Amino acid sequence: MTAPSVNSRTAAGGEALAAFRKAPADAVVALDFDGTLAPIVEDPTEARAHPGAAPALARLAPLVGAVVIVTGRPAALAVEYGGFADVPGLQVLGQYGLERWADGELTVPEPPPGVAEARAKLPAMLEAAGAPEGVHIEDKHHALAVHTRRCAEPQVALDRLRGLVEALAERTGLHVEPGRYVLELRPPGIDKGLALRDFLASRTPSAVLYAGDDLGDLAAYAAVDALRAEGVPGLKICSGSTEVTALAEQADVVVDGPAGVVALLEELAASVS
Ligand SMILES: O=P(O)(O)OC[C@H]1O[C@H](O[C@H]2O[C@H](CO)[C@@H](O)[C@H](O)[C@H]2O)[C@H](O)[C@@H](O)[C@@H]1O
Repeated sequence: MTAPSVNSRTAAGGEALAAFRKAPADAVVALDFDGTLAPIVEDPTEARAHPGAAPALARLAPLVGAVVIVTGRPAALAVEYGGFADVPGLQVLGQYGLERWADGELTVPEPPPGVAEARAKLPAMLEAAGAPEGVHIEDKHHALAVHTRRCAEPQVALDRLRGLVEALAERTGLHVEPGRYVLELRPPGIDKGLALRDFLASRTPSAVLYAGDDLGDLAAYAAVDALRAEGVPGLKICSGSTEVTALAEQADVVVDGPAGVVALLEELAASVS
């Protein structure tokens, strides 16, 4: 067995790592996709997992109770862009938990009517507001994401469009999910914390490890905190970036982007092989 080298900077995180190593077969490893397993790129359709991600997940999956990806992406897209179809037993909770992919089967509910209304109104609203060059809409069927990464000043553009997107969300009964140079209009009543809790409902995990990089992952961090309060060891891992610092402030372990996450997954697998 390789000596464990993942270290937590908090006592609670250290307890979770010890619980993971003691009973890996009952542990749950949950991960975000963009920014955590896949490096951030300008065009969302060109995002692909780090080349070491699928091999690391495939090595870890047979050793633990479950590996699950919790993402704002449509679940099938995360599987495709990740190259994850052959990771044994992998499950993907897509669109913040609305969709589930497991054993090659996809479960997708109908989007609420507000999404169609927002789809019809958003382009004209952006044009009328004089949205800066580079703003683009990603249509995820159940949600619409307004991206500003390609703008000359992405944060300025995002701040300028926030009020417009919030007003449209109010009119259409949708929720605004902010992220890395993106504002998403998505159905209310879901988030990554609820998705994670729902996934765990039928399990008694020895430990829950969650890795994320963006604001949408804070709900999953809160779920890990709640699990800890209930006596379930939990580890919060941050895929660090200069764009979002809120997760690093709360995390037990901070690594350097997707390459750091892949190295951590390899180390976890080695520590229980
Ligand atoms: O929950 P996640 O897996 O992290 O997905 C969140 C959103 O990620 C994507 O946008 C982000 O990644 C893009 C590609 O690297 C980047 O261009 C963009 O600036 C980032 O915000 C995705 O496009 C969204 O649909 C996801 O909801």
